[in-house]
Amino acid sequence: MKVAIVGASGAVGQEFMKVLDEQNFPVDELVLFGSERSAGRIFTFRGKDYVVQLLRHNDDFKDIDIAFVSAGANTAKEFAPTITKHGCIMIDNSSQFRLDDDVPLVVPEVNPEDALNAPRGIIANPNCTTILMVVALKPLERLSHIKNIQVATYQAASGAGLEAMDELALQHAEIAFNHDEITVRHFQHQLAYNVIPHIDVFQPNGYTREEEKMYNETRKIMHSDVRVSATCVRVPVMRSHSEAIWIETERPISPDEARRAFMSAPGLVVYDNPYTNKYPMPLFVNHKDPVYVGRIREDLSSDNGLTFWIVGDQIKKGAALNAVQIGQYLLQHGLNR
Ligand SMILES: NC(=O)C1=CN([C@@H]2O[C@H](COP(=O)(O)OP(=O)(O)OC[C@H]3O[C@@H](n4cnc5c(N)ncnc54)[C@H](OP(=O)(O)O)[C@@H]3O)[C@@H](O)[C@H]2O)C=CC1
Ligand SMILES: N[C@@H](CC(=O)OP(=O)(O)O)C(=O)O
Repeated sequence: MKVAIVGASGAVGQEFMKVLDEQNFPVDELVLFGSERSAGRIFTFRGKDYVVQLLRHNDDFKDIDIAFVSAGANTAKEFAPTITKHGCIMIDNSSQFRLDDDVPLVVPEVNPEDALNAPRGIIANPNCTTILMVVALKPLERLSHIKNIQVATYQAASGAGLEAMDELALQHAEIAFNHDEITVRHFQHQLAYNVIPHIDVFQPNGYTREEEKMYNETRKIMHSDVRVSATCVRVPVMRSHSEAIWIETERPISPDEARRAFMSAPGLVVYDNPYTNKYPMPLFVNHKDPVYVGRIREDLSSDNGLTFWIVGDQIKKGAALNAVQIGQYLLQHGLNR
């Protein structure tokens, strides 16, 4: 299998190399792409060095079977025709195509079969925060239809990419050394020792685009009319997103019933014992594959309400791992070039 990673130098691109290896994905040949900023850089995969190629409009994708693309929405839009024109399947991590009717939006634990209907050769990987949430919602939806979701997110700096991670580290150093000015480039405000209730751009309805993604993408992935009200918050955590989730279902689901459903669901680990201070936290979840769930209890504010807390590594399950799992599903079902 000939595989490409577009955006190889980035946070998600680097994770792709780790995950492809961990998952024993059948990579016979690997081609890395980037902009002029990283073209020429060398990365090692399975003990072999690969030089990043400049992404251009040419026939470089002619013999490539799958391209894992994590280079932002504008690059995805511009290069999708070049990547797919000879039959290469493009699994894209950006928001560019997610809501297009002829592009499936796939989380393998939830709607894997949608991946088999990709008329444009493009499969979209959902928003990271949404991926983590729907993995936990799916087993509950099987028990009773989820009507409403309220969610507050606690999103790590790495959700904004590698340079944003550097910025958080730099801010801590600047504060430690009593700098007069704190560097703020990627976030709207200083993130160190702060939380910022603002991710992506504000919309006329007062929600941000990140919050609207959680509304629209959850409905598309789950084939559901569920209503979602999200508040997405950036927190000074380096990696892994956390979410406090409240759901209202058609019939009541008890915490014990929910716990049993979570325990038998793919991609989920129940980590929940308030008597021993056991609940998921980013530092514990970093670099792990599953979504972790804890603090499972009744929602006292609604009749059929349940509330719980999830944490997942958003660079891994929220991006690279989810995309590689889509690739694995395609391989199992006869990759259609
Ligand atoms: N970080 C995360 O947690 C998540 C990110 N995503 C999505 O994944 C994508 C990448 O994010 P992330 O890795 O965090 O970002 P980074 O900023 O860390 O990396 C961006 C990558 O995109 C590449 N790139 C940018 N412009 C071009 C271009 N014109 N041609 C080729 N490559 C280009 C960069 O290459 P170069 O260095 O050469 O410019 C770099 O490798 C985004 O769409 C993001 O929304 C999705 C889910 C989670
Ligand atoms: N959700 C990411 C941003 C991102 O990459 O989102 P999307 O892939 O939906 O554009 C964050 O924490 O900042």
